[in-house]
Amino acid sequence: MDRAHFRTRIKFCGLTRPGDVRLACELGVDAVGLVFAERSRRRISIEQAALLRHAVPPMVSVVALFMDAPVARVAKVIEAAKPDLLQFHGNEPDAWCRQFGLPYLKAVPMGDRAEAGDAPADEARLFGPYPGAAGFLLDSHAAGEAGGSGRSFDWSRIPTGLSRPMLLAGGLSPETVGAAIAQAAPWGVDVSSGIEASPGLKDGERMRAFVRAVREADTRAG
Ligand SMILES: O=C(O)c1ccccc1N[C@@H]1O[C@H](COP(=O)(O)O)[C@@H](O)[C@H]1O
Repeated sequence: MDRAHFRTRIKFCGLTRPGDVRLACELGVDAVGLVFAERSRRRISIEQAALLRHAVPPMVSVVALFMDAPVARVAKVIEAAKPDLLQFHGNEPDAWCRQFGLPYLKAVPMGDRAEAGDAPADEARLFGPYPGAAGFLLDSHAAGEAGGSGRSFDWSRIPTGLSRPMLLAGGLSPETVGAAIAQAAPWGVDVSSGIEASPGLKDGERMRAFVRAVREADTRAG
């Protein structure tokens, strides 16, 4: 891909306060993620989701994140939060993910290093089971574990020349995202812990610094 005119997309995930959502949008992020996974410390209620949705202006996507949730729960969130995209972190098969009629991102666990070894992973093995996915999120956790850990993984294991959009996640921060973009050239980056004061509570200065670091990395890449 020609990186000269390329802009790395930014998703801030795990927001729980309308003020954080407003600031993220003012800073120019492309998407905000709302977490509905049972085991998450950033999990929000349906009522909070509706409130946060109202804080999002046009042209910014809302992503609803689930992990092996019941169908009825996903349907209820869709009704209340009107997400633009769904993000699935569990063992949901492609047909299950597609049933909601919205584009979806599939999170791919990259933390099973003992099993995978040091070689770059194979795109067909990672993405093949999800022909309907609009894109993928490579995260640092092992299969079956929740994300949002603040841990990174070995970016040299990311296959090159990917045929579908890839968001890089896991342990990114204002300090590390520039190197991540230079090495992995992702379609987008996704961050939660690295811009937080504590789980679910974002830090305005770190949000600003993260966006700045991405813009600087894009300028260098061009
Ligand atoms: O954020 C969570 O609590 C979460 C729970 C369950 C599955 C995924 C979760 N978060 C996702 O993980 C990435 C990376 O997080 P971090 O930057 O390492 O903290 C986050 O952006 C979410 O997409």
